[in-house]
Amino acid sequence: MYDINEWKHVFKLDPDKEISDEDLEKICESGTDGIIVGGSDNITEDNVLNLMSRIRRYLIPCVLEVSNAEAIIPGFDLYFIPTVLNSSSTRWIIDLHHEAVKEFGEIMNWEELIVEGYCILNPDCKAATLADAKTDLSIEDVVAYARVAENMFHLPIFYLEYSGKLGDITVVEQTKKALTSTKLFYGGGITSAEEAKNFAQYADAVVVGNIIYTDLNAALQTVEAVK
Ligand SMILES: CC(C)=CCC/C(C)=C/CC/C(C)=C/CC/C(C)=C/CC/C(C)=C/CC/C(C)=C/CC/C(C)=C/COP(=O)(O)OP(=O)(O)O
Ligand SMILES: O=P(O)(O)OC[C@@H](O)CO
Ligand SMILES: [Mg+2]
Repeated sequence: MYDINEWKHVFKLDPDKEISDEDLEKICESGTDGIIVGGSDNITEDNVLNLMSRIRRYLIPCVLEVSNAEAIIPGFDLYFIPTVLNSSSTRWIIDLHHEAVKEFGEIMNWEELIVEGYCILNPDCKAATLADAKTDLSIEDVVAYARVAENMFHLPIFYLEYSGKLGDITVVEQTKKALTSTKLFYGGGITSAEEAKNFAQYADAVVVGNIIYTDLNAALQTVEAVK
């Protein structure tokens, strides 16, 4: 399924982390809607290529979430491009994008690109520090970012990112109410089927990452819980 508008569940695999062939097969054949390859630390052409070619043994849609312009390689079905709407620095909102398009603009297939309006809400996660995110936000602030994403920037995805920590379900609920066409992705701290189901009540798609590496069975159970 390449229509991300239909996605309900996604696994995010980190090129900087080890996963056995056996575990990777379980993830790719779990019934999830897609695999996002992405992370914030030590993302290189080599480890992205290695993980992509291993995922490519399966039929599952495979997306590169670009966090580093040096590690963009051809061969993915889609490229998710984060723009951190609540960053204090234009670098993570537009500057890196401008630089990358200046370099790759001539050879880009724009149809493969999907821009994600990120709102990073866990102050302790690496992405928050890296992108200098303003995380001390009220629900009204978050909802306003969602409205900007949909009604002003027409972004296909608004991503509530709590990486490493379970988020505030009320924030997710209120954000969903403010969106009509932009899809709401929720990611952060999901470690069980119950948590996945809870967040999937409001998020269009839930993203499950770290638990893959610490409790694979719990990760696998999140798929059925939301589908
Ligand atoms: C040759 C070829 C195939 C060309 C294709 C053309 C193409 C796709 C060009 C790209 C053009 C483009 C506009 C690129 C953007 C470049 C770029 C570097 C943008 C900045 C991205 C950004 C804002 C990054 C900030 C950090 C962030 C939001 C990362 C997202 C991923 C994330 C949050 C991962 C979680 O990390 P993790 O390591 O799991 O963290 P924990 O430790 O907390 O678990
Ligand atoms: O790794 P976790 O905490 O599951 O978060 C998933 C994803 O949103 C990270 O970018
Ligand atoms: Mg992670």
